[in-house]
Amino acid sequence: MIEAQGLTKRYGAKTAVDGISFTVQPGKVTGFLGPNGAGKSTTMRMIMGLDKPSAGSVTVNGAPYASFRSPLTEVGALLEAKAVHTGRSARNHLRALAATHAISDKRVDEVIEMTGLTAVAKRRVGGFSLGMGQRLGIASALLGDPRTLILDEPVNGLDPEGVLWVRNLVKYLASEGRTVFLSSHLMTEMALTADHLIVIGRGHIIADGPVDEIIARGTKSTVRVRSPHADQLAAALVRPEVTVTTKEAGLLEVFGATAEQIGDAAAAARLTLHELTPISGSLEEAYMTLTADEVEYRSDSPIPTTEPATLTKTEVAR
Ligand SMILES: Nc1ncnc2c1ncn2[C@@H]1O[C@H](COP(=O)(O)OP(=O)(O)OP(=O)(O)O)[C@@H](O)[C@H]1O
Repeated sequence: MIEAQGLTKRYGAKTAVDGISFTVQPGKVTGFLGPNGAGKSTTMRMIMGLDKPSAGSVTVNGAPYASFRSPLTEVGALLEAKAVHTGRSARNHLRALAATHAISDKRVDEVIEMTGLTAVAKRRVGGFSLGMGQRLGIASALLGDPRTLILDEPVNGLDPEGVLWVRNLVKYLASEGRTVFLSSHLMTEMALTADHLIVIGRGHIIADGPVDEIIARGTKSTVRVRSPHADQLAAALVRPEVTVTTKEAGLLEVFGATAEQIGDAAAAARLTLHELTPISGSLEEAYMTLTADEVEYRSDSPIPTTEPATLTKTEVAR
């Protein structure tokens, strides 16, 4: 468990983290989201005792990080882009780390295997690709078999197989009752991986809740209905809170009523349905809504959201 109380970090006049309080529960994957510069890495560094809070406090498994006599066995961390530039092999790098905590060579070999590094374990870490470096970082985090894991952008640089592997690994670690706290800018991946989300913007918490709740709160859920009697069905659904839009002949989009309510209304009016599909919004949409006012670094140039216009024959000839 990770518990933060009024956690604050100021760098001169800049308040990077502004009095945040939150709890990361064991047995779940908790995602940490926020725009660039929101304060995620600073928060993670304070949890790991690498940055001293200007005010407030944070504990891991009930105690401040600095109080651990054997930190690797309490909390494992992969922190942002901390490439290990070393002439040591991956195995020797892990053995050196293990030696500081009296962790056995057997455990080193176990984490090498778990992270898919067996084939490159004897290779010099300095020559590792970004993805291999991430795997080594995860191996280091797992080394002490800790109850809590903190992973900053763990899928950064990983190929699709690696991304899937991290997803399954963190879910498995959480299912074992561990606390897993991870950040990522990849919304689709986060929606597939996390159970719970903490969203931060400009050093403040802007949402803290189960993924489904955050998606439901930040998006508009609709129901797609196909019926040969679409007009009659639309009439049967008239209520002040329900909005029905005709997308094309026989196809309705209904907002403000559940699929069950629409199905019941259709049955009561003896109208045939050919499709009844609840459409929920995406985490990306919810995130964009939540953080709309919190983005510190925004690109000013408009980016076309549709396909670029096709060149005319005259333009091509020029
Ligand atoms: N050592 C430092 N000195 C001064 N300002 C800092 C320092 N570290 C971070 N900051 C500032 O604090 C704010 C929070 O930074 P932080 O790296 O925690 O954000 P983040 O959410 O991790 O961003 P990203 O998604 O880009 O990694 C930023 O405005 C950043 O410029």
